[in-house]
Amino acid sequence: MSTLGGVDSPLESTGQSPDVTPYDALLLVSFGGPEKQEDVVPFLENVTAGRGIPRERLEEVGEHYRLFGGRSPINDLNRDLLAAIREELSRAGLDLPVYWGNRNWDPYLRDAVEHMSADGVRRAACFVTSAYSSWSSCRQYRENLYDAVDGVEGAPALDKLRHYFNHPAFVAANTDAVIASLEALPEDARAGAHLVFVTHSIPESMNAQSGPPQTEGNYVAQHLDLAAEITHRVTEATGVEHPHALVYCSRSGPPQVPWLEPDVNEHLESLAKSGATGVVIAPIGFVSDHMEVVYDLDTEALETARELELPAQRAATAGTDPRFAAMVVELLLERAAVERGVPVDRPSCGSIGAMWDRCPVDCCKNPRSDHPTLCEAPA
Ligand SMILES: CC1=C(CCC(=O)O)c2cc3nc(cc4[nH]c(cc5[nH]c(cc1n2)c(C)c5CCC(=O)O)c(CCC(=O)O)c4C)C(CCC(=O)O)=C3C
Ligand SMILES: [Fe+2]
Repeated sequence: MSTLGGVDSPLESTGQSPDVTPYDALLLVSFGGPEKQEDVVPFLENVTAGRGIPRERLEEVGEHYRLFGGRSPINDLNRDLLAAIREELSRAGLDLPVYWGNRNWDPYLRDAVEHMSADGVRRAACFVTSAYSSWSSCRQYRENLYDAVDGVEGAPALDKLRHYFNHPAFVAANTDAVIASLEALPEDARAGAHLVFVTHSIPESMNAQSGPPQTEGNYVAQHLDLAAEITHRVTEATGVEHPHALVYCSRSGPPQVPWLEPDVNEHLESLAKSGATGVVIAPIGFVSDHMEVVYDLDTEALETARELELPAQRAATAGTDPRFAAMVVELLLERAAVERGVPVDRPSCGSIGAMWDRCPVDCCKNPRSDHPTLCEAPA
């Protein structure tokens, strides 16, 4: 058995036979981002069409992109992820085409589906670069998949792979990133350091409606479960109990609409007052270092910490860990086995358990939108 960073590759440790039937392709589904200054405004228009985002907020976010030359890191990171997934597939002896499509920028999902259809792809598994439940992070992607195939002759059937916030590979990658950041803190800041887990804020109502209609607040519950699991593992590895909290970044929307709080910067201020010696900022809500991470955390939150004279390290996101790409292939093989009716291990960590393969009817429904979706369980 080979090892990656000292941990068994999840692909090899499952002992699954590498059979991808009934799938003949994998589709990487992501958000998309601008690549040059001229892209910024049309990109923001794509993201916010009909969303009631105040003009000032859009101008502010546009400035974040401008600071980085109009180029979000997200597309390049997805290109890296595609290469890593292709490498994992070939390591597993699998010859499966991998396509890529975004919600908001080129390459668009619609183009990906048209290519797949032209190439004769019949059924594809979809890996979304978002690990949690909520309208923004799950259902909206399923709406995008519906639109992408709508009216495309011979479009493939699409299955969205399950949520992976609690998948052992995602948990291990995030845990090791937190441990590495603790080690990178000055020694006298380390023992009293707090773990600050960060995710994208969403409206409180969107959180309340995340998950099936009869449950409440899956988005927050999933993050809390992962944060607790990582914290527990960090204690096991270091022998030190670090206090932890889940906080938020990138709040948008009109000020009168409540979004999840506290904001990461406010939280850092209260930690500094309460005598924390240092912080690790762990962006568990994000799969890779896209704009929210490089601007809202690396630029803004680290600046706040500097002003507060609070030693801080930002933990790496899971996406570049080799175990992440291996997880994608493992989820594909797992789902393929499920679809063939073959018993298969569905590994998970923490207290929630492995998530469903098809979202329950009306899962993460947004009152703003009655858009049809794909990848829902039959009523
Ligand atoms: C939960 C969540 C994720 C994580 C899950 C996932 O990854 O999907 C996420 C990811 C991302 N969000 C991104 C960018 C933006 N999100 C915006 C706006 C919004 N995000 C929301 C939520 C989320 N967003 C919400 C509720 C809004 C309000 C408008 C609406 O109700 O839809 C806006 C408009 C300006 C603003 O309002 O801030 C921008 C530019 C990028 C690309 C970054 C890059 O370019 O590197 C990525 C990966
Ligand atoms: Fe967003």
